[in-house]
Amino acid sequence: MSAMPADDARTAIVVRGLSKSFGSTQALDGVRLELAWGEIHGLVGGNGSGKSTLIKILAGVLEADAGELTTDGSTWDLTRHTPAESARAGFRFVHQDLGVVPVLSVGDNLGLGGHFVRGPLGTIRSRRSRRRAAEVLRRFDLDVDPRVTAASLSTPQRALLAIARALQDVDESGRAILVLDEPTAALPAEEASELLRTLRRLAEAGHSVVLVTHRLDEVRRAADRVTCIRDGRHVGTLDAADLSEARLVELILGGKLERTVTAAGPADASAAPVLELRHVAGGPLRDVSLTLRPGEIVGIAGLLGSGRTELMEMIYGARRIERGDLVVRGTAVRSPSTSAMTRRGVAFVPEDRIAAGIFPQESVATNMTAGQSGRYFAKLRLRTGLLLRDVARDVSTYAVRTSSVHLPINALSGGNQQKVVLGRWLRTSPTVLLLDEPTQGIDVGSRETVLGLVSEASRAGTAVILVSSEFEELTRISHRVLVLCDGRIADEHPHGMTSHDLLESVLEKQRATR
Ligand SMILES: Nc1ncnc2c1ncn2[C@@H]1O[C@H](COP(=O)(O)OP(=O)(O)OP(=O)(O)O)[C@@H](O)[C@H]1O
Repeated sequence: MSAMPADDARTAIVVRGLSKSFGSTQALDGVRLELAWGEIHGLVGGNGSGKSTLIKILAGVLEADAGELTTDGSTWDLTRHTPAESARAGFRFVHQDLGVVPVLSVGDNLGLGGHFVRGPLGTIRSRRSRRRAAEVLRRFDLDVDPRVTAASLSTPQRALLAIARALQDVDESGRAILVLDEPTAALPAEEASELLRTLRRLAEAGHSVVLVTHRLDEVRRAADRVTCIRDGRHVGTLDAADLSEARLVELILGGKLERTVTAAGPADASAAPVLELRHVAGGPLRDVSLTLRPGEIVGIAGLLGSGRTELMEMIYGARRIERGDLVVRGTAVRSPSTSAMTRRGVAFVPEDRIAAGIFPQESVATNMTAGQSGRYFAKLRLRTGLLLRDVARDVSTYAVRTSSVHLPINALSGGNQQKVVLGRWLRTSPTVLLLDEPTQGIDVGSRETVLGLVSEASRAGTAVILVSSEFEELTRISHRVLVLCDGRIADEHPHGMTSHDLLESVLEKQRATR
């Protein structure tokens, strides 16, 4: 099952027979990948299907067990590929975290790609480096001064900076294979579209762009062709134009997906609130009031910079509240700290779960049960049997794909690591659960599992605040959605509105504050 580029001259690279195993896990099994110049090529697959492994091999940072790469006139042995060879073959990479250092200037961020202009003794020539940086920025239509710090850029601008850095040494008339690993994962629809337009311009300029993503609407909209891998095997390369969402889901999961999770029945409006914010301000938040009742899921929609994450951090005691009151179960909490809020039953699953929540060398079992040792200690002894039984159950409940619960968590794919951290918090049955982008990096099948678990937690009485860039999910499982704009709650929508209408509402509020 394969859609081919129109002619051989368009073929950028062909990868054949790519295999890689880690112990007993066959991460890639005879994978084929063919990319054309001038196209955006989507690379999709479930969590743990082998996408990152494939990319690491192409980047020369991981050796394959078997496989070769053919470019125009050259063949490369992927069992001995190096980063230098990868660059010579034309590959350039933009990783999910973009690798932009916020405290450095835009020019210095470009220089981090090894492109400072140096004098004879290796010293950096600042003025010439800056001139060179300005040229690169112009080439990539990034209208910013190289002296400003990267922190002052918007997220799409930062993404463009990362792209400019990756491509800066490619001649203006030259071509590269630009691989982007989930570049839009944390971007709301509007900002994601802006980035996709940039990718289209790069493809039109002749580059080959590989887009790894779990956002299926996006890949169908933005890509020309899509390659899907499942369980380390190539299951098809198709023209995106011919691909319905249902077909794509079927390729990824090997079966159909039912989107059955919805908001748990109406929350009890007469129940006493578990959490109240009264005119809370601080950082980007100017004045936020909200009331959360047991079992209620309140969605928060907003563009980047609206203060979504800061709001969650304030409620969790991780960020100072400058004015206003935070009230838990009717009692105002003075100067809330994270430990005080945890004691009151507030749990926070941050957006950057892997950096914030993982003990990388420790096992899946340890990571799943971290912070809950009380439950597994009796008479100073660890009840290993009970712990392993619980973990085995939870690995299945949270659809974590791992060959063993004793494996170090960093041997799991990114999405599966996320599920372990989410599972850890969900299993504590908190009073208030703060979720920041809980389905980011999680595949289409596991998303339903995660949403189902959140909905189930709310049925059991947990009150949830859900920040998500996925408006479809927000509208589907929230009892009501608040639009956060410019540090204020600008609108409130009851359950039942469409994701399209929610986006319109957010954009309208955004326009009104300009
Ligand atoms: N260093 C490692 N040691 C052991 N197993 C590994 C290692 N790296 C990856 N794996 C395994 O290889 C398989 C493929 O993982 P990979 O990270 O390539 O998946 P992915 O498609 O990128 O997933 P995700 O969408 O979750 O990022 C998984 O089963 C994973 O657990």
